[in-house]
Amino acid sequence: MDCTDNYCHTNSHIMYFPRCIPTKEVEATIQPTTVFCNCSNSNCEENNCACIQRSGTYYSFTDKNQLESYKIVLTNKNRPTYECNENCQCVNSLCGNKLVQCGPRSGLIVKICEESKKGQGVFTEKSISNGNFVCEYAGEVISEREALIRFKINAKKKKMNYIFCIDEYFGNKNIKTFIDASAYGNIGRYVNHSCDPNCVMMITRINDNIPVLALFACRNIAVNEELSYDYGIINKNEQSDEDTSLSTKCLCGSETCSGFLPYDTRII
Ligand SMILES: C[S@@+](CC[C@H](N)C(=O)[O-])C[C@H]1O[C@@H](n2cnc3c(N)ncnc32)[C@H](O)[C@@H]1O
Repeated sequence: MDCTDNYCHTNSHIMYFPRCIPTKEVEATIQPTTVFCNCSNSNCEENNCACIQRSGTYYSFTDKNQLESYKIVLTNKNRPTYECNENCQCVNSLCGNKLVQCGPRSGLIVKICEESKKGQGVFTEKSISNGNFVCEYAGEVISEREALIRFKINAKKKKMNYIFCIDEYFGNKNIKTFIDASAYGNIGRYVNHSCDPNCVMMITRINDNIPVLALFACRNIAVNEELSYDYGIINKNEQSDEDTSLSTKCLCGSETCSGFLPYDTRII
């Protein structure tokens, strides 16, 4: 399926990439998915589709061809979403199990957050329902070594942070994936943190083992609301003096605000 993404960046130093792009170092580690479905009628449902059967979620919808009507339903919180992929029989059609790969929803706008000094943020011109897909967090997929170097440089220069770490466990094995949207990315790079967010980041797998970060609404969102998600869990008690110097004051304005932006201690 082609991804429809008509958004662009206003800053010419940032390249618009609708999808994640791996560095050469990461590219060498990519493994294509080996699971695919044989749903020849392009009607993928839990009782017939191998992808949905191994997925921790499924999509409910009122109209299969109206992606904005899709809502994610969680069935197993320990598993990611497995969308149908390029090896599936249903490859060129909307089958009911393709959503994130089709691109962001319409009506999203990027603008300066007037009420606080968070820089730009993503707002919606259309209401969004709980469970609706918003957009992917696209960027460069970089190695842990590269993430460490970039994070330290950014912190030193007091630059905004666009490096996201995904921590996954497969049995005892821990795999970390780092996505940096500093220079390459889509509209997802502008979504700010909130301690009381209206969206949640979910892990999706499509054509290979690289996790795709997909933002979904976790409550109904009104027209003109700013979109947000929780960047992580902060544990202030464990912060050293050095860590505190890297902390950014959180300006989410929620009653439950923890005071500082969560940052990933794994990349400090
Ligand atoms: C992924 S970017 C989000 C988009 C960014 N605001 C922009 O203008 O491009 C993350 C950065 O935005 C700022 N930010 C995001 N949420 C914030 C919050 N709740 N309070 C203060 N700054 C925030 C921080 O500088 C953070 O490093």
